[in-house]
Amino acid sequence: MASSPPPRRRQADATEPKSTKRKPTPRDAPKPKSKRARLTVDAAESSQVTCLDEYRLPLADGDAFYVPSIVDEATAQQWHDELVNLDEWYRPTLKVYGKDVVQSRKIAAFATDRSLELKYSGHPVKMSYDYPPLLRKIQDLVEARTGCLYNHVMANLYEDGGVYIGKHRDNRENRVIASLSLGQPRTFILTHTHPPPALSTSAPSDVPPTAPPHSTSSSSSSSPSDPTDPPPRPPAPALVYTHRSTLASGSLLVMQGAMQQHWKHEVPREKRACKGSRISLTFRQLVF
Ligand SMILES: O=C(O)CCC(=O)C(=O)O
Ligand SMILES: [Fe+2]
Repeated sequence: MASSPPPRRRQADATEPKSTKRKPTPRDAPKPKSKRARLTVDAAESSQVTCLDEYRLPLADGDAFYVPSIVDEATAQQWHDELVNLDEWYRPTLKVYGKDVVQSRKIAAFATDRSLELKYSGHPVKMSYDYPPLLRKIQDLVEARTGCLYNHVMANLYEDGGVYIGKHRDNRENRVIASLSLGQPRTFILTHTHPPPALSTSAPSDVPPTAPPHSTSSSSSSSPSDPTDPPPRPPAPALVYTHRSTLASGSLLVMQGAMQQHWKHEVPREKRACKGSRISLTFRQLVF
């Protein structure tokens, strides 16, 4: 469970799984309650993404990657158009200040592990344990591309720019979240929860999704270099405390490590700019 205190105000559309539990199974019954994490994906697999370093975002205290295209746009749109017809989509009813609020964003949830249950904002997620063939195929691709296995996928359907997900963080039990975007591009904003005081009031700035290109210009004022010297290392990109980008159709965004501790994320409302539909498939490696 996340140890951070709950935010004072909850957004009705924030996905913030608060309790992730396993159903008790007969195998577990005699065991005392254990606080140890249990990996329901294959424990032999790497539990963090290590192969996407060239796509790393320059975030302070954050481990996140943005791959602009893991699948071409035509295929991404085809997948969107097929998945939008899934029977599993529904609008959860959340408890907000004791009142029932119907979330504007539809979700569809799948898990590879039949004992995996999830609840957020008082809502027990309707989990499906049988993957549609296309979703299984996409998960295979995301697993191959990231070198990690996932035991849960939460699909989000943003039918138009009026549907959004408010600023939130996901439960830390989500050790890796790999989010594939399909359909209309949408803005994605990352905000550090404890920026240095001088920066805390500044608005999110647009920064390139990957490290800036290395400078190729040579400096005439520097002392002549020894031809046997190794080439100078490019300067490390400056680390940022806010990051705003556009998630393209076919792109993959990965968050892991301490991202859910130090950063919040959101897909803001864009009623005018975005008329079409987007699906995000958030593949999750849940460890609890
Ligand atoms: O749609 C997205 O890209 C983000 C979804 C998200 O933050 C979530 O499902 O927790
Ligand atoms: Fe999230």
